[in-house]
Amino acid sequence: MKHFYTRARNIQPVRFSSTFRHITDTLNELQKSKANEEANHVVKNDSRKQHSRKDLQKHVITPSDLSDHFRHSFYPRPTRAQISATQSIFSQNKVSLEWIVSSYKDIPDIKSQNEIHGSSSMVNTFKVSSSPLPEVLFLGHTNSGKSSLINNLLVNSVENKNHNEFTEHAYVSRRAGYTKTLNAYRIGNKLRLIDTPGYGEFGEKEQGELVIDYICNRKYLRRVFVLIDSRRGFLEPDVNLISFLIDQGVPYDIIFTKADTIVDRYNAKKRSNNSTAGTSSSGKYTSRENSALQANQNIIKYYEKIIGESGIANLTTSPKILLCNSYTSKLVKARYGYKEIRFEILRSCGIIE
Ligand SMILES: Nc1nc2c(ncn2[C@@H]2O[C@H](COP(=O)(O)OP(=O)(O)OP(=O)(O)O)[C@@H](O)[C@H]2O)c(=O)[nH]1
Ligand SMILES: [Mg+2]
Repeated sequence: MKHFYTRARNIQPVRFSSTFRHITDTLNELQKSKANEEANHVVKNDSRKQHSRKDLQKHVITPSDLSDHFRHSFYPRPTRAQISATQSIFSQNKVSLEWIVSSYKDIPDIKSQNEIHGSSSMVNTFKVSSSPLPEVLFLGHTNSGKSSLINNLLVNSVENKNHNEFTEHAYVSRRAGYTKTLNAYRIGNKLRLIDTPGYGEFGEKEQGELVIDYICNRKYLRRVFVLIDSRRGFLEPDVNLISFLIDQGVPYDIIFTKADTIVDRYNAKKRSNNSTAGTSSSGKYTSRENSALQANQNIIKYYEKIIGESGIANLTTSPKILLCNSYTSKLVKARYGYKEIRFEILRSCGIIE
């Protein structure tokens, strides 16, 4: 049994051990200096942006800004045309919950294939071969926000548009360990998004076996998205899971969920430290502007710290790092990050270039 599906309590943040770094020291150093150069470049651009007084007053850093900040130079930002093509694929195709299984062999095409092998029916063979679609899998610790993310990805479906309201396809709960099965959401004739049971605290052994079976055997699997709760950072089971994916040669990206909570946290801190707004003595910035700038810098530092300490940036597999928020708050007024995540999903399935 793989060690990320456990009931362990009090799991602590960890970093990738050197045994998991499939990389030489030289390459490591090269990547680091490149990353530093990029970080400096972004900070410079960022501060240039923030030197506009008007911007600074208004601008609360968003999860999309953060995705841009941590964007690796290998992965250019999607163009407007790519985003618009992505959005129309998600909005023009009907979404349905196609299957729910608690055992890998119960996935409909696997089941009927097994039945065919047991009989000589040619009719079933046709049925099975007509339904293959690329699939992407969402993995993460229990309560990391997998089901919420899927709901937000599906929000622009035809069905939602017609009803002009947010249809929640996946069940979400404050209780960790809520999703107990593999749930496949089909988007037209294009692809499937697969929700999974979480691992770590309150994860179950049987659910772990189900997910591992799927990862090791599913030929339609195109990419895994590993969700990390922004408040908790990388935990031991996350690191074990990523090492497992690397060993299996399964491509994966990282999504930090609940980014709204970090934006709120640092802005609240700054406000309470700096509650008297007015013009600064230099006359350049008001204390309110300074506090906005400080909060934004602290948010970036927070993510730099958890990414840096995890050692993930040193892995040769260079996963993309994306951020999102499935819920809005007073400061984070919209749901950010979904267009970019949808684009990465379609690109990994070969649906868009
Ligand atoms: N503030 C905030 N809360 C979130 C966000 N995403 C999820 N949550 C909350 O986190 C809790 C867990 O969300 P789920 O989507 O059920 O998480 P899950 O990973 O599917 O959990 P399991 O099925 O138990 O593994 C719920 O209370 C959600 O409301 C987010 O972006 N921001
Ligand atoms: Mg869930």
